[in-house]
Amino acid sequence: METTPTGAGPQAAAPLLQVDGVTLAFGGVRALSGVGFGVQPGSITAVIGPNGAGKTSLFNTISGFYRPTGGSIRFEGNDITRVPAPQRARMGLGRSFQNIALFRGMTVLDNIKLGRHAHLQTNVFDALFYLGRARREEAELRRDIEERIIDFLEIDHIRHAPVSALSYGLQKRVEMARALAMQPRILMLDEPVAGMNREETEDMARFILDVRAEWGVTVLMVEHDMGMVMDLSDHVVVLNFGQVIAQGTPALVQADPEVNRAYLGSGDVGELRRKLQAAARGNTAVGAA
Ligand SMILES: Nc1ncnc2c1ncn2[C@@H]1O[C@H](COP(=O)(O)OP(=O)(O)OP(=O)(O)O)[C@@H](O)[C@H]1O
Repeated sequence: METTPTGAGPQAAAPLLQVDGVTLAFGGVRALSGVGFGVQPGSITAVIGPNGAGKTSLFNTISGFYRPTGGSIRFEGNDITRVPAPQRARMGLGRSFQNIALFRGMTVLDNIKLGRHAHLQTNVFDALFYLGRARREEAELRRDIEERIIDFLEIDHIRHAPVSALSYGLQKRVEMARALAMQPRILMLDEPVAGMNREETEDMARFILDVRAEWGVTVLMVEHDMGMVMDLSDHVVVLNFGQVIAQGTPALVQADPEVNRAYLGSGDVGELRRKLQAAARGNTAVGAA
């Protein structure tokens, strides 16, 4: 498929993140083929697509866990295609994972502290216990940031609880807290509301909007919950079989026949149709079931 840099019209600001012609293969499986899109600063951009479309592969490529076989990724104008993942995190690419990747035996606070590791010139244990080369002032600044995050995400009451004792929704929130502790310029959320009940979904949607409004963080998310995607996103990128088949505003994407066809082929039609129809009627309550 032809790929052109998008989202960067004459009036638009330079994209914070620009993905161009990215291709990724696992042996004979082409997970991504010429994927291209831009993420505008201050936007909420969603990547959607049926199961196996390549969304996680794309996220892993952007955050540096996978090296693409072709194409380029630019962040704040710099080519980061060959920059290792930890360095990308330090540059401001923060992310959460589809399957929660917290240290379950550790407390909420200690998990959040691990987020700071991306910025301290010290090893992970130093980061936890403020030892070694970690400078005191920097540690204090980090503590302030952590306190703000804990307050912001309303997790003060569980700060000393082991992660394993928390509900799934709270664990997802702690994961977001840890990603925020890295002070990202762009926060990449992999299925932030997967497995959540409606109330947890609505809470998370509110936090995502507030992160953008209060912290000025740009958000790029992969999400299956169409109600949430259509409610929150400025720009939606639709993947199918590793290719971008449509992108634009939620309204534009919802009306695209190829998008509907892609989902029709995915088997999970009923629920998606219902959500798209509800969204089209203006009944776009977040996480509408
Ligand atoms: N590590 C891997 N090794 C081999 N093939 C892989 C690997 N990861 C993904 N794939 C394949 O690449 C394609 C895209 O998978 P990916 O997990 O990126 O899709 P997805 O859109 O995230 O799916 P889901 O919505 O189910 O999470 C699929 O065909 C998948 O089988």
